[in-house]
Amino acid sequence: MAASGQREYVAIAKPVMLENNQMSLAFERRLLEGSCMSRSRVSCTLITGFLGSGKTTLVRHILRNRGDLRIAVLVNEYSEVDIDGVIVHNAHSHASLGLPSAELASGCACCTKQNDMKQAVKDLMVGGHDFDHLIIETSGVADPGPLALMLEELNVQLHLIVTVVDAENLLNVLDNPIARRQLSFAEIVLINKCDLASLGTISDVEDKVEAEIGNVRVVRCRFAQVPLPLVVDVIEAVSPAPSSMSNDDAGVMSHEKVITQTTLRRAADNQSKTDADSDGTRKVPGSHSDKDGKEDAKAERRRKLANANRDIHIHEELGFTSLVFKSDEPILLSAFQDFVRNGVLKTHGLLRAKGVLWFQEDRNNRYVFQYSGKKRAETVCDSVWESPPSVKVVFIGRDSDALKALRSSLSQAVSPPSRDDAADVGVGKAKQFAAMVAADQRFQLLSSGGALGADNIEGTQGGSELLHKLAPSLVRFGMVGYPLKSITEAVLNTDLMCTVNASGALFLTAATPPHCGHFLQLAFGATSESDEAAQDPSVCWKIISDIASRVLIRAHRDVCPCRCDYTRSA
Ligand SMILES: Nc1nc2c(ncn2[C@@H]2O[C@H](COP(=O)(O)OP(=O)(O)OP(=O)(O)O)[C@@H](O)[C@H]2O)c(=O)[nH]1
Repeated sequence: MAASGQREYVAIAKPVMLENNQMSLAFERRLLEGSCMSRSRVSCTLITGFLGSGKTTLVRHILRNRGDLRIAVLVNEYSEVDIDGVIVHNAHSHASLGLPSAELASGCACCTKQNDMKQAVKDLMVGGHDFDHLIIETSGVADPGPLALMLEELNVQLHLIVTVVDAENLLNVLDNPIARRQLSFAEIVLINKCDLASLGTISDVEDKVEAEIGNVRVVRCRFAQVPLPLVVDVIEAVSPAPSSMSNDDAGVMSHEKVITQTTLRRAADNQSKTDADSDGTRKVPGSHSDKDGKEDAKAERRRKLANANRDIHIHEELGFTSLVFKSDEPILLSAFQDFVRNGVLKTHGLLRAKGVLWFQEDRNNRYVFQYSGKKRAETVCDSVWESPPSVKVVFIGRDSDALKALRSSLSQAVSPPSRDDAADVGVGKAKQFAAMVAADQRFQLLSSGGALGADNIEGTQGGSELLHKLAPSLVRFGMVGYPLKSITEAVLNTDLMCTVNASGALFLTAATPPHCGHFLQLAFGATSESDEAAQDPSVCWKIISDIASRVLIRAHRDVCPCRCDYTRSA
């Protein structure tokens, strides 16, 4: 505790040893002081939020930065196949750590899967638990109310309900009763995806949140990167002093906003007020001596909310439906690019899609496909296959016919009807495109099977383990970073991919994960007439090159010019 009597908290984000030590030291200290939650009671954070808002991203962030904390995870997936479970576990293999985790797919934990969720929590508690904290991620269409009641019934200490919202898309989804309900339960709101929204939109979202639920803690972030103590029942820090805390380091884009004097629309808001003391001291809920009173008030508020509008959650009435596409054969990347541009991005009523992909052009690596929010689609190479490769994609939306049409057009990507000379045409186009990339100094050509015959790019920054034999119709490339200005390749390539894909004219996939530079790839080999036109190498290059200019302007905008630049301009 600081000399002033104010408590200090560590922003835990970068996975460095120092932070891990701080976490475990602080946790040990709490255990010694006896101020920790009783070991007989499981402490839990419930993460809710609408489809695609960033819940799994938050879980991954917590697992990546948990230090020595032992965190158990329960993931509930609405659709039949649990993509999140696959992604989360791969991110931080629980099994190898001996930590409990479970996936509950094919239904919502607030209704059809409630008994399964109850059983899963009970199983975790059998014989005393050997983890420090439990994270439950609800499905994107779950009502958190019944879950909160169920946890209370099981004597789980529900530390916090975190609602994650998509800054870019919240105002569009709030007409959905489930999205509203998820927001109403929030005890902290993470306004995520702030990198995709303008400051004006973020501010509108904050106003909307305030108007909807009044007094609540709101934190802006991107990729759900918030200091762990905000969302997990840990730890008063031993050091450092607040001045040394860097929100940037933690990925928080601005300081949390504590709304102190707003119209309190619900009787239960007394609890929330205690979260923000009048002296402005930040507190981590549930970690201090005033905990019991706060916990009671929280529980009371949750009960009231859960019992109001109990019948709101009937998925069929709300019109949600999900479909799964599965294949044990790899799909053609060039056909998948076409499928995203002409299928996914143009399907009205598709709310969410996600899956794991196996491409014919790159058989060794597993790709993760995501579609969410305001028509944002991305496919990123995640890891090498550690299990038998396959394709699994989940579509969630309101129009089952549209979803069926999508599924059938994806099935054609496994063996698309193609011209006899499609392979040669693809290789020829790849060569032309690769030559244009190679001639531009802003870019680096990593590999092109067709153009260079260099199908092994070991030694590149992409990391050899992710880059194996390439199909000759595939071109891998990326923008050159500016290390002296701290502009990394990953930042440039991510922005380039995001902007190109949002334009709908092309669909780029990332051949390496963000920490390996997020290098991009484009496959050639047209399968339809529309695709044929879109795959003209000169057209593709013009789109990418124009957007690259905008990406560079954006990246350099916030960089202070160095002295050489001043000299030159003087
Ligand atoms: N640009 C950007 N993308 C983000 C951010 N946070 C998450 N995403 C992306 O948004 C997509 C959906 O994120 P998830 O974490 O899977 O969302 P979710 O809420 O778990 O989705 P469901 O469980 O299916 O409802 C993924 O492609 C993420 O990489 C962010 O802050 N900025």
